[in-house]
Amino acid sequence: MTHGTRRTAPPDDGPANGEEGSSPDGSAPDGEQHETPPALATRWWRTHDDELASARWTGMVRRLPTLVGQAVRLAWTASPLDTAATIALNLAAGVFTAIALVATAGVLEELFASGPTPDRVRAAAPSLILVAGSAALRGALSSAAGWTQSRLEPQVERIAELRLLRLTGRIDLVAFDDPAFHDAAHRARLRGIREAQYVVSHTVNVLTGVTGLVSAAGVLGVLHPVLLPLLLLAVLPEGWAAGRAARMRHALLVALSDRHRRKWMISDLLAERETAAEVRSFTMRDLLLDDFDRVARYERDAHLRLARRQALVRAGGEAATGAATVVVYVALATLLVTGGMPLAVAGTAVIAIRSGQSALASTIVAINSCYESGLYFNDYVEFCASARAHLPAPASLTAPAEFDRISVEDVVFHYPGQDTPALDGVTVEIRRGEVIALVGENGSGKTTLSKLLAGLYSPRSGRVCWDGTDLADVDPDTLRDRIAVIAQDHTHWPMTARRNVVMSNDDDPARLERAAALSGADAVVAELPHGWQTLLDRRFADGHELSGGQWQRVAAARGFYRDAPLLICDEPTAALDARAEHRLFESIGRHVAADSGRTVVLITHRLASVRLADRIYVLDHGRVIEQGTHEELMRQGGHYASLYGLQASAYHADIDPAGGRPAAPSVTRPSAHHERTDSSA
Ligand SMILES: Nc1ncnc2c1ncn2[C@@H]1O[C@H](COP(=O)(O)OP(=O)(O)OP(=O)(O)O)[C@@H](O)[C@H]1O
Repeated sequence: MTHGTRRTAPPDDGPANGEEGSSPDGSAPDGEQHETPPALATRWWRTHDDELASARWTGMVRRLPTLVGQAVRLAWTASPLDTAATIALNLAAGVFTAIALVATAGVLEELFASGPTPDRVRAAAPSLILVAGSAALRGALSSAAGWTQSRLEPQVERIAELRLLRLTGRIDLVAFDDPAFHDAAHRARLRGIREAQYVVSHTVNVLTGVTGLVSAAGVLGVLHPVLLPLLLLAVLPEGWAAGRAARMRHALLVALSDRHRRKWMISDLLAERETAAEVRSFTMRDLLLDDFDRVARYERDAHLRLARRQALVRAGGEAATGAATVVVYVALATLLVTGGMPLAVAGTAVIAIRSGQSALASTIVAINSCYESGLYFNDYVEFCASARAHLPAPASLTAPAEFDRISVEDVVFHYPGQDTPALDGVTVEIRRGEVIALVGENGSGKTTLSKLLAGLYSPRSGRVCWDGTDLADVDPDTLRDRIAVIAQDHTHWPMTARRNVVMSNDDDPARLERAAALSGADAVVAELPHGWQTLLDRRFADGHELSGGQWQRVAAARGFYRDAPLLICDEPTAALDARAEHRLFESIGRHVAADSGRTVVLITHRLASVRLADRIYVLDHGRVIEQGTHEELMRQGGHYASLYGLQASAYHADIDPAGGRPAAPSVTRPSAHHERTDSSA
């Protein structure tokens, strides 16, 4: 399938039964029947598919030491004790495997010696006890190693998640505006973290397999030098079959990944709450089910074909192993007949070769899995490194507790990857206790400026100062403690109503009551089944959903609750009804600014509401083009006056939309007369 392009096959291009195409390896069928929505083209979750599909064993083995190093370091951070125990126990189990094999040689040697049977058994008894003891110990050590390994996994997962979240929670906000960084974060968080524990487990499995293999090889080398090449001969076919089957399965998973994702998407569409209403309104169920089943049948057939091909490969491997075994036995028999090897040694060799074969097969599977997990785990490692580079520079100063004057001085700000500045030489002054309004058309830079004022972005040039203290030198967390924000794109936190306002453990009932009264959230909470304790998320039992306007009141309460000298309100009333809007602006203007002496920066398109502001800054294309009080700006008859006139004219038919002068209403429908005039023109 070509990603990111829309393809629709001709009607008779697909298989006769209407199922997806049926290329033998599950690769893209020629008869693709579906359009590929752009969303499907984002394959962050299988970024390394091509790399994996083309990987060779030599490349995998070369990469192994780095992977093992990373895995062991991570495991060590998670739990040095469990890491050391897992490694030591696996190594010890390998040693006892070797001891058991050597002791087996002793047993066989005594049993095949001349003399009466009871004497031979008696002579073999010490070695027999050693074999039994070693086998028991090896079993106990392997079980203990399995236990410490499974203890390690959740600890590794926790450490990996915490490490990533600690970093992502601190990095500069601007990093999230960089699509590449955002993509990398997504991959690291959704796949990389999960693979961290698997990398550790697969590494341990590689270690276990290699230990078993080395034990078998070591014993054989000690018994007779010719046995090593015989071991190689015996294990290679089985190793090849195991490796080939693993790669075939992997190639199929890679080839099916987009279909698998489509299945997920369809199943989400059918099962998620957000889409449930429209699935029903537009009677989409059968269409989606058909789509789902078509992909599911294609997957099923591909898996059935894989099972057949894997069985063939395994059968081929078994046959080759059988042939190799015959060669091994013939070689052993020749050595026995020619007196080159005692019978006991040959018997032990057979056991050691079998043990080496199974160790190699599991090593190969473990290396394959380790390599795949390692690629995704590497995304995590690289993301953590790049996240560290996005951490704010250590600041020497704590933000001042109060300010008399905030000055934005000739600030320029670019979003990552953007040539055009979002703010271009902006200068603004805010004095304590003032209400400052930022107005302007969509995209003029108001929200960006408010985020600089909130300490969320840093300017490329220019300064934002609190009484002469450049915010660039201030610890951002201490600064953000002094600022409350009622955000345009506020979050619907899946928490209780109380938590949605308080946002911390600093729960002050009186302050909560006041914030709720100012914002109108009191009326919302009064209707909730459990009041402030109501969980605001329908996805949970007993959860409750709010309307857009109700959420906005809660978000406003969140801003009022915070005991901060600066309150930034970005479109705080966009979803409110007329009465709630009026009340909120009153709250902002009178109660907050006048009563408590807080300073307010207000962004709104409701220009009637900024008349109360002490100063209005008008932005256009990232520049301040006008400033002054409402009256001054109206007298200037510029951009502000034009916007104000336009809005006012919607309510008053006698105001000119162009300049605030009396004129005809601005909201008009083309009359039949106009249409005729236009068409005749
Ligand atoms: N995350 C971002 N990445 C890149 N560009 C952005 C980003 N956010 C905003 N911009 C761009 O920066 C400019 C200013 O956007 P901003 O959101 O500050 O405008 P605004 O005046 O608040 O608009 P609105 O009234 O629609 O809320 C716009 O051109 C916008 O496209």
